Amino acid sequence: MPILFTSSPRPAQESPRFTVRSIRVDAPATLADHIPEAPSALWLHESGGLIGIGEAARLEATGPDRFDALANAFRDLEASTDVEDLANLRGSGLVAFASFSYSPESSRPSRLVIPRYLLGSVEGRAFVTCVSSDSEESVGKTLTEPEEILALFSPGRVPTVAPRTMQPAHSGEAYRGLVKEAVQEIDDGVAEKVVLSERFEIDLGTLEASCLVPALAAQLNHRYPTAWTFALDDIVGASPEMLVRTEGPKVFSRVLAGSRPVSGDDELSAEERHAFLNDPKERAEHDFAARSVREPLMRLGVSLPPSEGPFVLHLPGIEHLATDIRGVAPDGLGILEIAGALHPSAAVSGTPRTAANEVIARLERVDRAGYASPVGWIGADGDGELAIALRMAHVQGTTLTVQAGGGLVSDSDPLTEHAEALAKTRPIVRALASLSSPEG
Ligand SMILES: C=C(O[C@@H]1C=C(C(=O)O)C=C[C@H]1O)C(=O)O
Repeated sequence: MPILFTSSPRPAQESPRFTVRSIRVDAPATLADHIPEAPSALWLHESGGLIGIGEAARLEATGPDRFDALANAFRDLEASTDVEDLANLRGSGLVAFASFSYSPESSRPSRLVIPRYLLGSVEGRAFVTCVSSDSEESVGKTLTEPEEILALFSPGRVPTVAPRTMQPAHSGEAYRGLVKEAVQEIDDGVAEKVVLSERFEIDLGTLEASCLVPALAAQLNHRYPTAWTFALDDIVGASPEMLVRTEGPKVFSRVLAGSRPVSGDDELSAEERHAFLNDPKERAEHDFAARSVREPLMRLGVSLPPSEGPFVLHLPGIEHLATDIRGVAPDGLGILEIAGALHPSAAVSGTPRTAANEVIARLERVDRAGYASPVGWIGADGDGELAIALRMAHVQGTTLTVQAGGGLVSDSDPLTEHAEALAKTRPIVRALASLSSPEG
């Protein structure tokens, strides 16, 4: 029986006691081949990750304190949980899938979802976890035998979709007009960088969009193995950007800002990469983003080596300027506290953050909901991964709404920015297209 917290970190009712048990199983060659028809959550990276089925508990919070509220609620839940972790692998024991909302004003709750069953695979080793509670009458007995649990992770049917078109929220001209307005705000000194985005609706006719999530996620993981593919409730996508990853005291963040779309399977040539790396506009855009991660980390007491310059990260269809930040966290600093301090980084909001968010709210007009927000998983032992939900779609009824954008600085060109936003819809568009033609 899911328990619900809204804003307040304390449950209204007496919370149930949970028992979590993790045990090793034979590792699947590719975890994405074991996504069942209706998973409750997915996190895929290269050949591994985590797949959740069902829901043992759900914690929700809205408002400016949503990160702290969920951190406290998860700690409370941990205190009423007995853990038998025989697997002792990253992601075993008590874990929750997480998705936050971009804005503190969003009506979409930020959430932690603890699945009833989980299959995890990490570096060629795998485990299953089951979560049972002492208030199980309404949901039935929890399976505890590893073979029985593993059998739940049988791949579902891959649906076929008739080819679909995308309807942008604005005409090309109107979107380029918004880019011009944002650049004008920058020239007027309101902000130095603003990350504007566009929404694109894909109407699936009579097909429920949620039915496509397992197949879309499998395709995304196949095409973008180095990205972090996620699905939870109303979002699905494959993010190339890691807001924060923790492992013991080690903290990692991959900051992306600065983009060069490439067509088909092309890559930038060595000269083009060099020019990209040394382009003053791209570097300015990138440096705002890298600083917006480094500085709060340092304020939190994370020790960081001196910063290194960015590198070019190649992904199918687009290349980015990327900075990997690695540090060591002080004792007791949790991943949600870090994420709360970093979100939204200047890679997805702008600089200064508050002014940029005001421009975004004024020009985009629609709640970003889960777009550009932390998504991933957290463990009770403090380990976790929270990517930024990019290259994604919201899943609602029979509609997939893809959202994508890019950072604007003083000399950004509306035509180029429009093309960049379109290029960033490609992961979802291609994954969907592959479901209408099996050869993809
Ligand atoms: C805003 C998006 O991407 C972000 C913006 C980038 C840019 O401005 O160059 C690059 C990567 C992401 O940090 C998006 O994918 O929608």
